[in-house]
Amino acid sequence: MAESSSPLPPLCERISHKSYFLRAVDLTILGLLLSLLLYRILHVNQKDTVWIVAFLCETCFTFVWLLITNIKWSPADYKTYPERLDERVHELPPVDMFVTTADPVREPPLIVVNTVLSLLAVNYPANKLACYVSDDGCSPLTYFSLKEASKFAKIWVPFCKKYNVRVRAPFMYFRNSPEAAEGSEFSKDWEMTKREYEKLSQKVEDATGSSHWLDAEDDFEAFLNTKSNDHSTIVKVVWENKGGVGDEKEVPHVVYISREKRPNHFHHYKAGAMNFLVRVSGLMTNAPYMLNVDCDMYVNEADVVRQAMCIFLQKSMDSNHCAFVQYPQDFYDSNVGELTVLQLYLGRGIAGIQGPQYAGSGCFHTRRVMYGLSLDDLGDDGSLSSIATRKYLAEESLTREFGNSKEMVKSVVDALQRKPFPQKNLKDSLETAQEMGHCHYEYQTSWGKNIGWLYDSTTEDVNTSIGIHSRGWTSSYIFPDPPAFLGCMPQGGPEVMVQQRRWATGLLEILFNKQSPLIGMFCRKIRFRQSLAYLYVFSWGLRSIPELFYCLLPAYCLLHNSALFPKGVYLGIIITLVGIHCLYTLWEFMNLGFSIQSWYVTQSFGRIKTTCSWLFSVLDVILKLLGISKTVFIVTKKTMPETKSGSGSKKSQREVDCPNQDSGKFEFDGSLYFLPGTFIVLVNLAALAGCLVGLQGRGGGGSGLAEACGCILVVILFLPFLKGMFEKGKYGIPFSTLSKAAFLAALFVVLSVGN
Ligand SMILES: O=c1ccn([C@@H]2O[C@H](COP(=O)(O)OP(=O)(O)O[C@H]3O[C@H](CO)[C@@H](O)[C@H](O)[C@H]3O)[C@@H](O)[C@H]2O)c(=O)[nH]1
Repeated sequence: MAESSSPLPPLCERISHKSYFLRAVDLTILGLLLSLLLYRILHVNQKDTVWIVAFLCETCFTFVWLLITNIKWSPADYKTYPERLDERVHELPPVDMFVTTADPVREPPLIVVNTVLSLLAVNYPANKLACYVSDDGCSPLTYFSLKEASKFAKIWVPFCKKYNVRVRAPFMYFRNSPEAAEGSEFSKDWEMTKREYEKLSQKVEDATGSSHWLDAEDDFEAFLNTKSNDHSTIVKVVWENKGGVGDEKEVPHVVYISREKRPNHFHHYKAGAMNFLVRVSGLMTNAPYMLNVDCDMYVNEADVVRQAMCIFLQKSMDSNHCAFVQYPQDFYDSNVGELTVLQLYLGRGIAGIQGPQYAGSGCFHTRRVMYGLSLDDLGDDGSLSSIATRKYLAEESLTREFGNSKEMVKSVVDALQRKPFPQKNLKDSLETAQEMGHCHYEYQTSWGKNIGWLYDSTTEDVNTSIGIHSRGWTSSYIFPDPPAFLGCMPQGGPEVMVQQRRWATGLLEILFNKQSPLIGMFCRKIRFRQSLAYLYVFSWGLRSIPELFYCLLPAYCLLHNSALFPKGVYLGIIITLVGIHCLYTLWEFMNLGFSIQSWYVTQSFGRIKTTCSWLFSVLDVILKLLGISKTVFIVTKKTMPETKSGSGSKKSQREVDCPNQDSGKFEFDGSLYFLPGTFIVLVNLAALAGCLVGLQGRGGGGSGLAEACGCILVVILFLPFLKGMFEKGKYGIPFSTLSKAAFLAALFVVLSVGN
């Protein structure tokens, strides 16, 4: 469905994915949930605590389903036509590309280097691009690797462009053998480029763990005697594109930055790093668009920048300005399709309301929007309205908001007025850039409050995103096949538990801060349905409470001998509900090429992460609100991709690029994350065993087959824990966790039977 008013063929089209059938399924599930609630209300017995707890849990589930139905009601995304760009646009706009890294051990520099190389090689004029790498780890190894990578880039980028290589991250590209006759020009170039990449990898590997090169070169002086949390600002121009002739002009600028850190100064994690990136790039290149990727998210589709520009440029021609363009986050070597499915159904759903949320990576932002502009500040032609000009361009207020640097203020004025940025020597800005990385630069300015990436939450992405939508902006979503960016995702185990807890904590923090949709729903420029969509995401952590209760209720009822579910024909409500929900979610998975196994792993992991990881986010936020603790950002461990397994010929490019291995193998350690899951399994097993041997309390309500089936279902969902009880090593649940869970389960059994 094309929505462009332009007479020429559009650069992009909005595609609506509305389906009346799926709406009917969503409404049927909602109807069944409401009937269950009604049944509970009509059959409530005041003494029946179980009935009331079940009612409260089901009310939460119904509310969540209402939010999901709202999100999925009108899904939409964009199809772009990058091949029309050259004919329609005289000069492509510049783009500044940002990569963040924070820890050379958890984020190996070779991964960072591959991401950077993939960005440098995108299909876009090199003189319009600049790549800025922020290193919160202040690692000489990362800097060394970047320097080496920029040398290799002079071979890699021309090679990619000459042969129109699709995947422009060498570690992925060289997983396959060349499809050309031996001895051909391509084959020779391929061999040579691969050899050079192997040399680069070897140099980075040799440098890891040894620091002899640190003293050998003056260039590393700035890193001497530094700690990742205690050092001055470092800004280095790794490579400057000065045009000229030959292959060198094909490589965009590369700049390394590491902002000042001091032990007692809170640095706001990734959001702080992003804001420094915005400032330095503002001084050096001041591109109107900024791409942000995490250090492991390499470009998997060479046209990615051109695709995003199709949207921005078409929308500004149509006076329908867009704040950011988000690509989905896809993952290589991932074993669960959860995020892909979430992004396709929920992501596209939100995209059809006011626009997708900013997901932290794979996103193009407009610089002016990040400088705090509201949609109302623009006239139809995209220039600032006269009121906005007065509001924004007074030098005194700009200094207050953006910090005390004349050069920065000038670059902000240029960006707000969309003035072309004069080509200049990058090194001329080094001194000012250093100053702007100072710990106190942001003191009493608006950085992190309403300018740049917003602070107040460890999920700075969603926090920033709601800030932008609240100012009336829309955003756009592209869901290309092949995926535009690919990164790595921790597999089931402690690493993913930490990540999920951080996400849920950050999201819950936003629910209680000034960006909360609960406050802004009716008074800001955010659309009502968009607020509800945000509410769904922010309440992840809170959902852990009803889910935990609901995993324990069947066991309690079986042991206590009381009824959890309706009896007789009304039991049909529950059976139909579970049946339709299973078939619906299974269809969603299989429709995307995922297997039944992947669907099961996702359902199981869904329950595990909610009850074992999100549960702790509630505690984190309570402690933070009470001022007892601070939330922390533990960087997720990144791993290099595995060597390629065979790829089926009939698969879509998405399936080939992100093979799902369906292993579903779960890793454990002695952390508290695994206590709730082990406890849940033990309790449900004990209830089933108790029922078999006739150990039941005096509930009198009569538990039966339905409650026993409930216990079996919970055990099936927590199967990784059951298996973990019999495994050894990293796949086994440690004895300490088992014994604590067994003690709690015994207590639960005694209380349930004796009650
Ligand atoms: O103090 C910090 C901490 C992190 N990072 C970088 O932030 C990015 C995201 O961190 P990561 O540990 O990879 O988090 P993930 O959970 O994998 O990432 C998702 O979730 C984050 C919010 O929790 C978002 O910031 C990310 O963009 C999003 O991809 C990485 O490039 C890090 O190097 C910093 O630059 N400084």
